[in-house]
Amino acid sequence: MTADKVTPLNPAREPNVMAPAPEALAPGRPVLQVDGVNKIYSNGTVALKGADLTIKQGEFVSLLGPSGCGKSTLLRIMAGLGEVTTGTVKWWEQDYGVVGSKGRKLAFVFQNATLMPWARVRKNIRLPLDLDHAGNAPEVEKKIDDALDMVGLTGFDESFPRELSGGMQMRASIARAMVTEPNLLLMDEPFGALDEMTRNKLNDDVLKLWREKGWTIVFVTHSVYEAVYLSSRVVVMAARPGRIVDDIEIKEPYPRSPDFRVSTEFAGYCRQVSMALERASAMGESKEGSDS
Ligand SMILES: Nc1ncnc2c1ncn2[C@@H]1O[C@H](COP(=O)(O)OP(=O)(O)OP(=O)(O)O)[C@@H](O)[C@H]1O
Repeated sequence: MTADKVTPLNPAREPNVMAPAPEALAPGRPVLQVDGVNKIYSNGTVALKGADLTIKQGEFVSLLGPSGCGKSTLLRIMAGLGEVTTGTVKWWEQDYGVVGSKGRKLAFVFQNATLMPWARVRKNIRLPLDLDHAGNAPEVEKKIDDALDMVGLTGFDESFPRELSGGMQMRASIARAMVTEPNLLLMDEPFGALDEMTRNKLNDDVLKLWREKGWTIVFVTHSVYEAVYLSSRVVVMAARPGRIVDDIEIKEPYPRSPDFRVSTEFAGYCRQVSMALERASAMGESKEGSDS
């Protein structure tokens, strides 16, 4: 896949329209509280064992770990797309029913762009609004125009997905999440299938939007470099059974620029996270990690 040539995601053109946060939505307050969560699939696979994790307003948290350690399972549970076997999850310190109310909206971005191939970009982006019976009033159309603008796809709204590069398709997928004006964004390895240049560019664009919009992001990745570059925290998981084994704070200030990728600090964090990942991978292979 080639690096896409469209203009960057552009949060600067859109003022931060979030209402002043009531106390429960203030920076540092818990957005997600996962407490003692076990997930056993019907075939007996222990996908999560004793997962405890609190994610606070404004954090950018990556979930990193070997294949099969339960990253996607945990993310889906956070999205309310999967049931826990035992344990509890709270959203904004309340039950799932609070999701969707003002200041407490969540959106999920999948690994593949998951666009409808037969529908033009604009139709794809408006899907969540159509599902919400939003109609096509001027303010609805403006939301779509704004989302297209922010992901740098203005002028591509009448294209079909097959006419876009992989990076542009992911941008469309992010725009589809943005029209819902989310506060919490759950991203399941969204850039894993893209070439490195496109991935780096989208990393920078998502970081800009995250800061501008005041989002909280949970981001699944297999890449140590991507996790360190983006995150304020990297949560490392091990497999068999899936569990959280490390939680590393990346204490580098934002905004982060491509200079950070070639800094000594970046190399140091990558080494630290790589070692944690190696330990986690070894746990999944040893009897210690066995569930029996
Ligand atoms: N619907 C399901 N039914 C049975 N087992 C499942 C199901 N979904 C996932 N699993 C199993 O649960 C474990 C965790 O899977 P999950 O997809 O959450 O891991 P992951 O860390 O996201 O993996 P990857 O990095 O490969 O995407 C794996 O052993 C997987 O095979």
